[in-house]
Amino acid sequence: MEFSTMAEIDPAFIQAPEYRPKPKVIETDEIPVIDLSKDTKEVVLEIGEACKTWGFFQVINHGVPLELLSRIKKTSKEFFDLPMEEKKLAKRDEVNPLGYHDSEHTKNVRDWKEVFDFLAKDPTFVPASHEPDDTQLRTIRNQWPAHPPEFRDVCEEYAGEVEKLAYKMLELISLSLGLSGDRLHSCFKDQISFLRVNRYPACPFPELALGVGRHKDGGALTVLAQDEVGGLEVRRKSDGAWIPVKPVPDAFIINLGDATQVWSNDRYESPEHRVVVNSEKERFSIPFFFFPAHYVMLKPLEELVNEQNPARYREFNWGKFFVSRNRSDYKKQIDLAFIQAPEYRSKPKVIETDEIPVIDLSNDTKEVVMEIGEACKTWGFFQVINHGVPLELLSRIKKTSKEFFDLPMEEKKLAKIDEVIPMGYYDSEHTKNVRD
Ligand SMILES: O=C(O)CCC(=O)C(=O)O
Ligand SMILES: [Fe+2]
Repeated sequence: MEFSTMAEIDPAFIQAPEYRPKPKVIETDEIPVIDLSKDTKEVVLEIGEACKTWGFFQVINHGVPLELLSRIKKTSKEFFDLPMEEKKLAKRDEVNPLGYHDSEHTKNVRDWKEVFDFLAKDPTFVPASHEPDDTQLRTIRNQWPAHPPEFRDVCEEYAGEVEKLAYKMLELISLSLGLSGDRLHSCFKDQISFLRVNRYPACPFPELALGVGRHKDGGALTVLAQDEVGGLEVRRKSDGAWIPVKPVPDAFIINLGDATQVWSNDRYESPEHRVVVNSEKERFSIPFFFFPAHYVMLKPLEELVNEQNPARYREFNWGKFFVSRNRSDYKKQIDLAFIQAPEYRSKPKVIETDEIPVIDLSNDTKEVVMEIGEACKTWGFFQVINHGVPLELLSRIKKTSKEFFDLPMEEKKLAKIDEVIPMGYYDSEHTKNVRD
């Protein structure tokens, strides 16, 4: 369904009450705005302070041509304004993860947005799977829409300019940690960075849905352009309040990601953020996710750990981490999602009992009714025998089901549930948000 024709909210968009945005807006300009044309020493100090306190700041005099910024905003709007059939020609799927997409989920709740994703480097190499022992790589490539005709050129030019700014920020952040400016450069030689053009349509239910649910970005840092509408909010560490990142004309927003948190051994954190939507105006934003090469092993930098401040993370492979995150994005879950919170895990010890009643339906109806009444009051659960369902049919369905589940996955997937037909095979059902 298109956002614009949605008269009632699809429950998939509804955030749990504690995550819904509050109508009251906290007016603040606390998030620092840093002028990159100032003396480097001063800029580095300001960046260090902003990284420690917020992990979020804005930069002005950043060197990205402003006319390019307006060209990408214009062509993006033209793309999203195309009819859905046209946009779907560049739709992402299980084979190609790049392109147009309108049903992204964050933590299992659908985001009120449509996006167009493209790689900074075409082609890009990523691990073929999240499996730790699988060393195979997969080549991913951009897919471009035919319309608007200049869309591809503008996007590619933009990627090149913003990449320069991303390197500049990496350098300044490294300096702010007392490292050499180029300390992390080699990690990006085969970067798997990508860009996303976001359109958040005006939403009739801004108190129920979010443009993007609360999350952290995964890579080194994100360089984000936003328009004048506003909606991005960052969670303040001191009290958990959601603080809006006010639009500053022509500025870029910089936020740190998980990789920087690990490198800095938690000196800097990857801040939680989200996007609220607006009942009157649509909003555009364009993040550049600056991601290391797939083979980079992430761990706290040696210069930043010592006996008093030991490493807080074990070394792990960035590429596998990236694929697991993306998998969760596409399939809505990662493996961790199978893990029940401790209070809901079944206890290994089994309580042996035969208290749940077994009721014989061939008995006298009066007696059966009494037994059922009792069982319903006490348990709401009971078993029935002599129920009239042919027993040989029961064994036939058990047998054929086992045969079905034993088939190769490719075969079962032919009958897989999809957005059109909700009946069929399915292997990632969730109960109370936890994968079964
Ligand atoms: O649109 C925005 O302002 C931010 C989007 C975002 O946080 C993301 O795509 O990761
Ligand atoms: Fe983000």
